[in-house]
Amino acid sequence: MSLANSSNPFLALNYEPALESLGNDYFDQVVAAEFPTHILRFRNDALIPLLKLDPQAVTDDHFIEAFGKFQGREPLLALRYHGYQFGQYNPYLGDGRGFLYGQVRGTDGELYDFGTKGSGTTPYSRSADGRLTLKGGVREVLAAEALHQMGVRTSRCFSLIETGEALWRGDEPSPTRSSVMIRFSRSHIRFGTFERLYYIERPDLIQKLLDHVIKYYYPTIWGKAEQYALFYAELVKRVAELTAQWMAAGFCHGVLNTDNMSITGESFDYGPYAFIPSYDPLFTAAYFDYYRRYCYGRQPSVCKLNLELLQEPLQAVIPPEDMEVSLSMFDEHYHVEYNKLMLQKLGFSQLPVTEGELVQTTIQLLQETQVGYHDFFSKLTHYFSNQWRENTDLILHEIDILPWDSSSELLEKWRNLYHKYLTQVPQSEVANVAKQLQQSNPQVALLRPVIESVWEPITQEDNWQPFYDLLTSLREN
Ligand SMILES: Nc1ncnc2c1ncn2[C@@H]1O[C@H](COP(=O)(O)OP(=O)(O)OP(=O)(O)O)[C@@H](O)[C@H]1O
Ligand SMILES: [Mg+2]
Repeated sequence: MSLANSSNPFLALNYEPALESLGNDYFDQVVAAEFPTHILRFRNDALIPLLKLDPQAVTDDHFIEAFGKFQGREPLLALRYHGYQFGQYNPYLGDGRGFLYGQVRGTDGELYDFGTKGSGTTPYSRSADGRLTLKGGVREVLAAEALHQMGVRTSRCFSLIETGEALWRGDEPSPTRSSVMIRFSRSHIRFGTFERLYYIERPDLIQKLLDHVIKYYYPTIWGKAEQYALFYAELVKRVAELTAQWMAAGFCHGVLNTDNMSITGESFDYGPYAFIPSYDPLFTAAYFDYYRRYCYGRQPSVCKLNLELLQEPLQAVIPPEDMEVSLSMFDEHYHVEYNKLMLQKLGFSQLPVTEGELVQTTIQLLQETQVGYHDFFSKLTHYFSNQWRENTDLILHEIDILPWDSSSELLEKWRNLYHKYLTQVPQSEVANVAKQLQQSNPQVALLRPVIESVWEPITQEDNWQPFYDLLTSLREN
């Protein structure tokens, strides 16, 4: 280890060999690629205090040494997993362009993974190059920050380093620039990690991994008599809530294969994702998703199906009847969370989540008018006024800003309902409605044209300022 390394705060972190200690059945030790250049394009200073470090004391070179050159750190572990991809079982997966760099405990007491994306080939790369395009990295940084800001339980990007290679991709003008990203997440163990163990007929390894997962990621359940059934029930709840968070955020993940589902219920892997321009259940993010399998409106049912598929490997440990009962709760968990979040987006955090009528009418209005999904809520936030309590007609009367017929019956119905709920709020608490609207509705939405508008200056003139400005405005929401 060089002198520079020993003073690098990232190398001095107290790494816990949590996954490594499970033994060699779950991963392969790999070597990182050596890149021709390293230019730090993004560092997530907001996460550094979680490591008990001072962002000021961490230099760009520290990032590059640790997360671009991977100096002084081993073992680097490519995790083994399989997965159902677009309904087909694929036993040829695994970390093909990433590895687990290390695991650290945050100041919040949680165990976090540093995982890579684009760090070189592994035994699971098949014929692919093990690389990540710079645009892919930029898109993942933006998605994670935007979703985090919107209250979605998500992984984050810790750093993005441009690596100076020319890549060829079918879905980007090529040659295109390369990068390596570090993801900071609550585990990279996927549903597919368990599916592989079932496929290779190793119930003993399923048991061992499940114990590990419960111990580290479901600590309040760990050691209880019913811990396995409780784990699955809690996973169902977390995934249902996560799906509701995506739906309320107007987010379409795009590739909900079981290798992209985390066993901790956290959202990750932002490839072809998109935020919906307007409310359209059939909106599909991935151009290769020909049958709209993972379209916006199917996300809850697909996630539920993925949980059902997971029962197959978990049956080695958990009674199937218990899992069935837990899975049958999915819809309720989903609707409770979805209604709660949508009522918050409408400004009404105090209403019971059983108040579904306003939410349903809002969805109907959004769907029929095809007004911008994010635009609607940001305008509601912007124009919200105390006077709306006095006069129904004033509610969003700046209607000419919205492309719908202001005299429509549906709009009248929606206005009346909104008015009804608003008048139920005591005068002294109306300010809280305005505050809730602001908290739940970003003024800047990460729509595709917005991403393209920051990518364009990067690719045309290597101008990164619009990207940094966008990150700032996403965080200010
Ligand atoms: N350029 C590549 N080189 C090697 N393997 C790849 C490449 N792109 C994708 N893969 C592999 O294909 C599979 C599916 O890819 P997918 O895009 O879902 O995952 P990923 O984006 O690489 O990683 P993660 O799920 O951690 O975000 C994974 O096994 C992945 O490692
Ligand atoms: Mg993936």
